[in-house]
Amino acid sequence: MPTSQFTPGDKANILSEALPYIQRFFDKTIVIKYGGNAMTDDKLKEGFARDVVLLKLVGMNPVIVHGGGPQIGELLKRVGKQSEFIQGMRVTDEETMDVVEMVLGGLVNKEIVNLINQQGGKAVGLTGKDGGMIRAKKLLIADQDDPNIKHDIGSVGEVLGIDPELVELLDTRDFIPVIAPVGVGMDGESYNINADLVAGKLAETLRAEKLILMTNIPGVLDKEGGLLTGLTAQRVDELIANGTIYGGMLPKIHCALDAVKNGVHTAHIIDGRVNHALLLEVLTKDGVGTLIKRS
Ligand SMILES: Nc1ncnc2c1ncn2[C@@H]1O[C@H](COP(=O)(O)OP(=O)(O)O)[C@@H](O)[C@H]1O
Ligand SMILES: CC(=O)N[C@@H](CCC(=O)OP(=O)(O)O)C(=O)O
Repeated sequence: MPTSQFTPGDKANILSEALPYIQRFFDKTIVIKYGGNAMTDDKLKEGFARDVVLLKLVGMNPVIVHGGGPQIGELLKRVGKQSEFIQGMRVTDEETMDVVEMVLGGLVNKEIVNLINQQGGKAVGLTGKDGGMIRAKKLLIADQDDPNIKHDIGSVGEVLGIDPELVELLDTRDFIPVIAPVGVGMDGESYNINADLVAGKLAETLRAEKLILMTNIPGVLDKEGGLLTGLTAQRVDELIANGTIYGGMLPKIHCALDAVKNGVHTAHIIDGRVNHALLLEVLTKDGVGTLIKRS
């Protein structure tokens, strides 16, 4: 809606509504996962960057973890390689890992850093290899029919641990960390890690107030396609068991649940296609997606 349709009183009320949220979340860490599918439109990307800068300037500590699945897929296609996924994870051979590091650590990471800096923020791009921040090991995927069978899908990692020192150091000088989900193994090898998993573990490690997962769907939907605005662990179990939650939503919901069980206050799955979704979620009473709470 164009702002001219609001009276000055409406505008003042909207701005004033943010005060209790600014007070509540002042000096709190908010881990935001910016999914590759939410990074499509230039206007939305600019809106996202403005929101991040605004949250920082009103005293919160936004930490960005980004994805880039579609962008990796595009470059792989250009070099004549097909993308293959098993249970939502990209099969990652050596050549694919090179492309993953190039796209996540290079193109996508620097694009987001640049967008935030263009809006007046001080963003710094990192991968999990910087400062040995994200330690990882090979993820073996349990077979869906026989969990005793494990599939090796190459350089796909799971998080062993995250060293928060670098992020904390950046925070002392008001930099905004922008982190690519690439981890480092015992022997210095690179691992491709699902960005939701990195965001969840980072939120736990930083004892974040909020974990916000931005995707390209309104939130978690029920069987009829209606938005589920609030979910608890028990309800999630039911929705997985009856097949309502599947595919790419599974790692998202699992890491959101793990995060809230391990000290993160709330987790949110929100629609990155809504302009200023982040501001609406953090600074207004009208959330824009699904809130996941412990109980
Ligand atoms: N119950 C559900 N509600 C919403 N989306 C669901 C649900 N179950 C499965 N999905 C799927 O999960 C997708 C989101 O995961 P994904 O595509 O991996 O997102 P991203 O690329 O942002 O990480 C949705 O587009 C949808 O196809
Ligand atoms: C192991 C694995 O699948 N890694 C992901 C990492 C990027 C990601 O998670 O990006 P989105 O959040 O945009 O999907 C991949 O290769 O696509």
